[in-house]
Amino acid sequence: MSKLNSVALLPMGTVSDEAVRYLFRNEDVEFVYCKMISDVFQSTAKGVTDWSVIPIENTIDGSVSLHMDWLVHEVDLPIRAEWVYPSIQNLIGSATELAGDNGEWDPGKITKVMSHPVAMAQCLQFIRATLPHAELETLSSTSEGVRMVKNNPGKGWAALGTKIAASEMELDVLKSGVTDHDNNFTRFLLIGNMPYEKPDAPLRKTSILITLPEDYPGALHQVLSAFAWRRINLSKIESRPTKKKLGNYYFYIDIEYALDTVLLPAAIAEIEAIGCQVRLLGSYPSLPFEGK
Ligand SMILES: O=C(O)C(=O)Cc1ccccc1
Repeated sequence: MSKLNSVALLPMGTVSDEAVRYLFRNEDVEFVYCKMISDVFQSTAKGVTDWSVIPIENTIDGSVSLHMDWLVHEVDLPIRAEWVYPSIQNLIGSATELAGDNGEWDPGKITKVMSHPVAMAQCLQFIRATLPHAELETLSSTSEGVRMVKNNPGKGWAALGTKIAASEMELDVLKSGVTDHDNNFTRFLLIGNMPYEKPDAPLRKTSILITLPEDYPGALHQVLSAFAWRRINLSKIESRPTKKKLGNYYFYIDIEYALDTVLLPAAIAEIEAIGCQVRLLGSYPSLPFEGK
């Protein structure tokens, strides 16, 4: 019997867990749950798992900088696939503990709300309007917040997390769908040395990092023009610190073409010819969300 492929991800009941179950809905894969995102990256970097799943960007909060930086600076694992998954957060706690005089949960009884920083950012308007007095604490994942609530009864704590986490920890969904915007998706990356092929994916993307040789007028313009005149569409460009010197940046670029598309190698060669360093992060299928 052949060995199952394995994938490292944040704990059971997280948004990542929901997203991974969705990606592998027709495949048999072993899930290896890790407490912190650094453990997720290291699991695959050390060869314990074949792939890691990384939430990388969110409709509301933008790129998850910590995860981008790990991808670029701490590991050298190619991107194998990307997909988007809706993140729906719920306010979770003990309805009995938080009940007011009318028997309903009473917002005034909530002293602290815990969650992952991305989930917190997604629900900030709800928190400001409904729980302005509550202390906020960010944790390594949404399900860690739910676990903290479960393990600390009587303190008036609540968490923002998934319905799966609420039911696993036998807590109540006090209010469902508390995310501020309906159209709230998170983009996930599958990374690792093990190939992951989806030949019928409707779109392939390529991600690269570009470091400019020095800061001179028009440097970035030159880079972008190599794509522009070839009519190569970019879906993202973001600058991040190189961590070597204050004010030095690299550019992270997502391109809506596979690396073997005729014009792309020529564009990259042109960028290298003007003295830029180009690092390939991966060329991979971009998988659409087809509904649950
Ligand atoms: O903590 C989780 O549930 C995660 O998977 C990280 C995360 C949190 C919020 C939105 C997307 C991903």
